[in-house]
Amino acid sequence: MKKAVHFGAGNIGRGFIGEILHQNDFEITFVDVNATVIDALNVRHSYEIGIADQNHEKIAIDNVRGINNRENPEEVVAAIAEADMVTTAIGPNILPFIAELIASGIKARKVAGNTSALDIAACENMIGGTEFLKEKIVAFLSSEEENWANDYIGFPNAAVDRIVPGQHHEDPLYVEVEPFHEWVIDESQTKSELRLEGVHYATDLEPFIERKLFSVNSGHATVAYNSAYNGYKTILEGLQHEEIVAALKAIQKETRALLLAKWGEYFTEESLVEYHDIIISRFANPEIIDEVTRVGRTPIRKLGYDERFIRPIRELNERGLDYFAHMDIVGKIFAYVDIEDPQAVELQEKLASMPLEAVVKEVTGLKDDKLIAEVISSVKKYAK
Ligand SMILES: NC(=O)c1ccc[n+]([C@@H]2O[C@H](COP(=O)([O-])OP(=O)(O)OC[C@H]3O[C@@H](n4cnc5c(N)ncnc54)[C@H](O)[C@@H]3O)[C@@H](O)[C@H]2O)c1
Ligand SMILES: O=P(O)(O)OC[C@@H](O)[C@@H](O)[C@H](O)[C@H](O)CO
Repeated sequence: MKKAVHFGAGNIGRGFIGEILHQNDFEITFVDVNATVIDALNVRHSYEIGIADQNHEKIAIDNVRGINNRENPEEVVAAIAEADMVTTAIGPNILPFIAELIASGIKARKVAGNTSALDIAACENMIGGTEFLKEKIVAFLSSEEENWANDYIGFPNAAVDRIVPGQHHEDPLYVEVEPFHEWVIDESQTKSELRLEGVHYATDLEPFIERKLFSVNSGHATVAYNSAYNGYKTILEGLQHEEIVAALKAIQKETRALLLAKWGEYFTEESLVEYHDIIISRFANPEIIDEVTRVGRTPIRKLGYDERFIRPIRELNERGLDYFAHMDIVGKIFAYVDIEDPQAVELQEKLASMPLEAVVKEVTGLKDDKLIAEVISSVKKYAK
């Protein structure tokens, strides 16, 4: 049986990556700091996924175990030393904190003379996620170890798409997921010859990850921040309001214009309209209760230079295309309040203690004076 090490036994980790790895005959070692989840994995060595549609199908996942990386880092190193695949779904902000452990795993492979090719794929909502992780890992390798890694370790970027809401069940391992799923891996960056059924291997990931991030995630965030602004608690509740659906469709229209301008050889207007209509029906799935706080989490990250609003705004602006709908939401992100979300708290503290222009420049990374002025005016428009 092939062996996979997956960092992050959370919603998407158990609810999607786990399903695909299991379907491909992997024994899965989940690495996480959540002791309840790790202990339950080690007692039962199995868990269930529930599909959130009218049929409520249950999928059993077995051959799983867990390692608590805070308590047993050496076990993680040993697992990576003999793994056939390493994946993460842990959150972009957490990647730097697991880099040293993965570097130690690579060193252990070298010491053991394990020259079988290994791919490490970060499955986060982030353009260039694995490249970012690689950069952090390489900082812990000597130049000789880095050369060795360049020969035997692949770092393919990846995109994953399945809505897995935050959830609490009596069984800490049970996870409910939407039926739709898509996992794309950049084949050009792989070293291993393993090809997983259920994964789409693209020779060029960029158009696909941009289509996903700027459609699913920009759209999702649009519904979340608009809903939060109006005091609604869930995505489904927000979508009952015409003006929020209109804001979502306006974002999708701008996104289509950008995707067609950049990636016209990959997508047609018709295929994008179909993709966007499916996304609206996914968000409106009555079987899924997705809290606005989950979709709106980490607003500073979401306002980043290469993230779901600022990057499309920059790229639409460069092409002389409309970005009004994107700019409008940016103002609402700055107005977002969630006292349970450290980044939302930090953003409000910055706004209260620093000049607005400085906050906008720091958070968005924008240098273009015209765009900075437009962000400032959107922030002022929605300041409460
Ligand atoms: N949930 C979704 O719908 C979805 C879909 C596609 C992509 N993603 C992406 O997947 C990633 C994870 O999202 P999620 O919704 O599964 O989040 P989650 O919070 O459910 O899972 C993250 C897991 O990482 C663990 N973790 C945090 N810090 C850690 C550390 N230092 N070491 C080990 N484990 C640690 C947490 O305990 C948690 O179990 C994010 O990048 C997200 O954008 C999520
Ligand atoms: O995970 P985030 O915080 O980047 O974005 C929140 C949601 O939009 C996201 O998790 C989606 O549910 C997911 O990307 C669907 O594939």
